[in-house]
Parts: sequence; C-alpha cells; structure tokens
Amino acid sequence: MIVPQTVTEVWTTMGSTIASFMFIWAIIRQYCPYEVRFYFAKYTQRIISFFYPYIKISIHEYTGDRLERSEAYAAVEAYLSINSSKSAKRLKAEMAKDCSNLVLSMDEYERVKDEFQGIQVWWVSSMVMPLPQSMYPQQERRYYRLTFHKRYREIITEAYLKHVIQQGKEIRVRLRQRKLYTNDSGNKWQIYKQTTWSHIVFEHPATFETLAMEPAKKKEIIDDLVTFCKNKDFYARIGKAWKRGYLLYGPPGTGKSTMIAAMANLLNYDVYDLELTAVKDNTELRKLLIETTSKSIIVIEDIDCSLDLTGQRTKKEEKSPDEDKQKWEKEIRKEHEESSSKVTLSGLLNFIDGLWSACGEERLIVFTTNYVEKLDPALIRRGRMDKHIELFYCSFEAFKVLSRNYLRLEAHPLFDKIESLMKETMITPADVAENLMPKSPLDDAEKCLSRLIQALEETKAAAEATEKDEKEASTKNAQSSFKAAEVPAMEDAACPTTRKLSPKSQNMN
Ligand SMILES: Nc1ncnc2c1ncn2[C@@H]1O[C@H](COP(=O)(O)OP(=O)(O)OP(=O)(O)O)[C@@H](O)[C@H]1O
Ligand SMILES: [Mg+2]
Repeated sequence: MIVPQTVTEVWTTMGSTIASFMFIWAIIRQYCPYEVRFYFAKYTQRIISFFYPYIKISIHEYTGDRLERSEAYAAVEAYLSINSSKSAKRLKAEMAKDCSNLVLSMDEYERVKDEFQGIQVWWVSSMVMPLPQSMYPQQERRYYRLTFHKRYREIITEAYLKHVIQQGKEIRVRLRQRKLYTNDSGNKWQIYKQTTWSHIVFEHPATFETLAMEPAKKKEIIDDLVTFCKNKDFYARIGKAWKRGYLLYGPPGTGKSTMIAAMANLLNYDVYDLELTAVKDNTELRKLLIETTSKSIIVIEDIDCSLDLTGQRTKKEEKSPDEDKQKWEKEIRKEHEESSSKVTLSGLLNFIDGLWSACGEERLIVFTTNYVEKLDPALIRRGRMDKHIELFYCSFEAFKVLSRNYLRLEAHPLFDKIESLMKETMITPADVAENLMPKSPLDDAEKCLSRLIQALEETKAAAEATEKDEKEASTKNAQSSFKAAEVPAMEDAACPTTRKLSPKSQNMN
C-alpha cells in the first residue's frame, strides 16, 4: 500500500506547510509594521506565481489619482451584472445613478464562472480596505479580478477582454436613462458665462409606429437610420467620420420635432437641443460640440430663424421693469457683444463637418426648418445634410396611423369621405390629431371623425374662398394695369420723354 501512504504523506506535508505559513503570516500581521507586511506579501506572491499556472488581471474602479470611475470597470460591472445574476449566489441590488431600474451585480468577494470559446474563466469582485493610519478619510477601493489558465493568455487578453468591454458598453447603453440636453441657461445675468449643457431625463413617447407618414417613406427613413448605426466599420473604411446629417423641412405641425423624438427612441440616443442664439461665438460652439457624447442627436430647430448667419442675432432683448437696471444691463450687454465675435455661417459649417466634428462617434445632426428655400445652399449640401426629408400635409395613409393611435380604428364607414376630402384639401397632421382627440368622456370614434370631416370641409371652403379672392384680385390688377398702360400711351404721343415711366418698362427694370 505504497500509493495511499505517499498521498497521505503529500497531504500531511502540504497541510503542515500551509499551517506553518499561516502561522508566520498571523505573527507578521500582528507584530510587524506595515512596510514589512508589504514586502512579505510582495515576495510571497512572486514565489507562488512561479509555480501557479493561473494568470490574474485586476480591473480597479478608480485608477491612480483619477476621480472619475474607470470606463473598463463600469463595462465589466455591466457585463457581469447580466452574466453573474444567473450564477452568483450573493447579489447586490442598487439603483444606478442614471437608471430607473434596480441593477443587480455580484456582491463583494463573490465568485462567478464564465466561458468563452470553450475556455473557463473566473471573476471575483473584491475590494481593498483603506489604510487605518492614513491622514485623509479614504473609501474602500473596489475591483474585479479575472483568473484564467496561462495557456489561454492570448485569447483571453485579446479576444475575451475585448468581448467583455464591448458587451458591457452595450448593456450600459441599453440600461441607461437617456437625456435631453440644452445649452440655454435662460439666465440673463449670465452674459459673461459660457453656456454649457444641462439636462433632464428624455422621456418622449413618440415612435416611428405612432408617427403619421406614408409607410414606404417611413420604412426608408428607418432603414437609413438602422444602416447608419450598424455601419461603424464601413465609415472607418471609407475614411469618413461616423455621423450623418438630416434636414427635416415642411410646414408647421407636420411632425418634424416628433420625428426627432422617434429617431432618438429608435436608436436609443441622447438628444442635444442646441439653441444657437445662446451661443456666444464659434469657439463656444466648438466647445459645446466637444462636450457632446457618442450615440446622440444634435438638433438645431428652426435653423432659418434661430440665427442670422451673416452675424446678426434675432433674439430679442428682454424688458426689465426697473429702468436703471435695464439701462445698465443694456450697456453691459452691448459692451459684451462688441467685444465678442458671433456664430457665423463658417463656424456652423465647421461645427457640422469640420475637423472637430469627427471627435466622438455615432452622431446624428438634425436641422429643422419651415422654409428650406431660405437656407444657404452650403449649409444643406449633401455631405453636411446627407438626407433631406420633407414632412408634408396629412395624407390618407398618414391619417390611418393617427386614427389607429387616437381611436384604435382600422376602418370606418366615414373613412371614404375623409379620403376624398383629403385629396382636395391640405391639413396638417397636428390639426388632424387635434380633431381626433376626444374632448369629453362622451366623445366616441364617430363623433371625432365627424369633427374631422367638418374641419376638412371648413378648410376646403376657406381655401376656395381665398382662391376666389386671389383670382378676383389678379383680374382687377390686370384690368387696372391695362388702363394704366393706355394713359401713358396717349401721354407718350404728347410727350415722348414719359415713355420710360410706363409700367411695362418699369417691370422690365
Ligand atoms: N406626422 C405626425 N405624426 C404624429 N403626430 C403628429 C405628426 N405631426 C404632428 N403631430 C402632432 O402634432 C404635434 C405638433 O407636431 P410637431 O411639433 O412635431 O410639429 P413640427 O413640424 O415640429 O412643427 P413646427 O414646425 O411648428 O416646429 C405633435 O405633438 C403631434 O402630436
Ligand atoms: Mg417643431
């Protein structure tokens, strides 16, 4: 029975070695100063790692002197929050800072197993306690430790860690509460202060499903957006910054702002609502751009009237009840405006596709306007505003979406009448939506549809009356210009020098 004896001997030797090691360690911990303990731990670690076949990688929450949480730690935490919640026995639930849900993660000193390409790895969550003799109050420093066999060093350090970080980032984006940023402080006393982004939680309920629009056009826009957000490698290959410009134009109330919210909800992006009139100059505009994050939509609404791109602002000065204060404020403002440059067209063009616009990635820039013809062609050329989308008056197809949203109706006998009226008149989706909105608890679908028919008939009658008036006015004009043309003709005969003043020749000038 040599073998059992040998095994027993090995176990006994190992046991006594561990016991003596633990005894020495206990004495050192009890009686030795911190420096000795530190060196002991350091060299013991080296001896162990010489024989130990596993590699450990630690990812700390805070690295060096940085006050910011490490991105890698946050990504690993998110990755493990999904994977560990299936296998870990001790979990902690926390309300994330910018998240509305409880987030589960591994509790301290918990260990979970993960598998990648058939290789097993282990994650442990741990923390370093602060030094008791430290002069400054310190917090414990958390970290995750990854353990794997050294024969898989290459796969784990390259492919697996990349996979963990990427997945973790995606989970974080999915779980985060999205934000709506604005740069307009609204504080008139902050005229010397640079504007910065402030935000609220973005909770707009609009989606492409609820957006009233022809299905083919809607599909085209959705496809375009989805293709954009999946094309990171394509943009890198063609050497283009990963961003896309959209110009939304059309009459008021046709759904431009609603579409921006639907875009943000579809792609899970943040929204930066840029108020150009609050931006002091091109430098400040660039600074605001740099501060925006990836996966976001930068919106400039009513681009035609938010800024006179020759340099003049359109924002009106506000009146103060106190005369002196108002005068003083005016002087300061004037002085300030004189001393500062303004946002110019070239500043805005650089903002959209200059060198700085390539900082960050996966961004949409959206302009909206009611008057596309007023915009400088340079501002909306392809490459800056890649896709131009016209939002127009409500079609019958768009109406059907609204009736589904507002009345849960797919079909109704009154639909035919509405369809024929919609072919003859123009009404905005906003007006249709308002008519379909129940105004009292007694309002049923039929009442709402009848109200819409009435509104359509009124719009049609008003349009016909305007057309008639215009026709009459143009006939009158034609008659009066004909009469006016006759008089100079007779005068011309008497006095040839007046010919130049005839209406025809004036028009030609
Ligand atoms: N296409 C649409 N689909 C669904 N709802 C719409 C649509 N267009 C307008 N609406 C409704 O009308 C309201 C006003 O629309 P929205 O603010 O998007 O119009 P807009 O085109 O941005 O107008 P403006 O040019 O005045 O800014 C919205 O709150 C929405 O309820
Ligand atoms: Mg709008």
